[in-house]
Amino acid sequence: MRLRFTKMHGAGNDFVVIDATKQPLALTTEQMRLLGDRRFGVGCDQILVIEPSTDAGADFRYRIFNNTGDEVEHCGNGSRCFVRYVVDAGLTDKREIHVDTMNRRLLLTLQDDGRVTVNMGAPVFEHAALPFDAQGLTPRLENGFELWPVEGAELGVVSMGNPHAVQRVDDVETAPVLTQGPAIERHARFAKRVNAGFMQVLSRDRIALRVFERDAGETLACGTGACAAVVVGIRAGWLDRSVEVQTRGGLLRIEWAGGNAPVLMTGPAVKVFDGEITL
Ligand SMILES: N[C@@H](CCC[C@H](N)C(=O)O)C(=O)O
Repeated sequence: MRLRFTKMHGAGNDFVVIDATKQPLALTTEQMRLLGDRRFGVGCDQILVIEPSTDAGADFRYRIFNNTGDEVEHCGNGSRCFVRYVVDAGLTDKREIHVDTMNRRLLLTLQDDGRVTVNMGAPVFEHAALPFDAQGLTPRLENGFELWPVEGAELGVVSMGNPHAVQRVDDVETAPVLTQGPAIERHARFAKRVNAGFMQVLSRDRIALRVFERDAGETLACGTGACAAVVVGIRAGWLDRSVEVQTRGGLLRIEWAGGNAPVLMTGPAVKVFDGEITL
């Protein structure tokens, strides 16, 4: 089978984007893994499959797979690339686009400067949403927000549609992202595993962030991880409402007014090349 794809990235978090709007596409886990493989295939952190909407209120639907072939709920940087793709491919002439993901409807806006703003929906703190098993643990309260002792860290846990556990560190460059990250990702208290964030607070409106992602390992940026970190930082009283997030791959702007307000994420979305692969 010959498959056309587009390679894209959002702040260095990279994607293979597949247009399945005209004909349905079902790839096996092995085919997904080959697309994700940086040596034997194309190479990416996640694979995005764009499909027609199945609901009148949405313009498109899209599915996200980690490079292991596992389907996941949400991807912040991927959602920005999705918008850039559908506009550049002429699949829509709208600049405000509604898309359905596995568990959320997102509103995305292509800005005049080429960046994309995503209304990510509200964060969910109920443990069942991740899920997170806190049984037997006593949290430390920071500004009334619970930080949970797991794996030698103090974790703020939140779902942005997908699960996140965020800790504050003194220096993100020396933080144990590659050792503690995998241990948190696979910790038994997170039954569906978790994305592990390491956040250094630089000021009340600036953080540096590294994320050890579920399945994909450390990526150069994680959009939902940036939202989760800022939300945890705001709830813990460390951050103001609008925060610049420095990742290893670029800058994201995250805004959250608290409560049930949606989290807004603004950042880049870049096409790298078009390609074709035989699977
Ligand atoms: N890179 C993404 C998140 C992709 C999914 C994640 N690895 C998970 O398993 O939940 C982002 O930009 O949000």
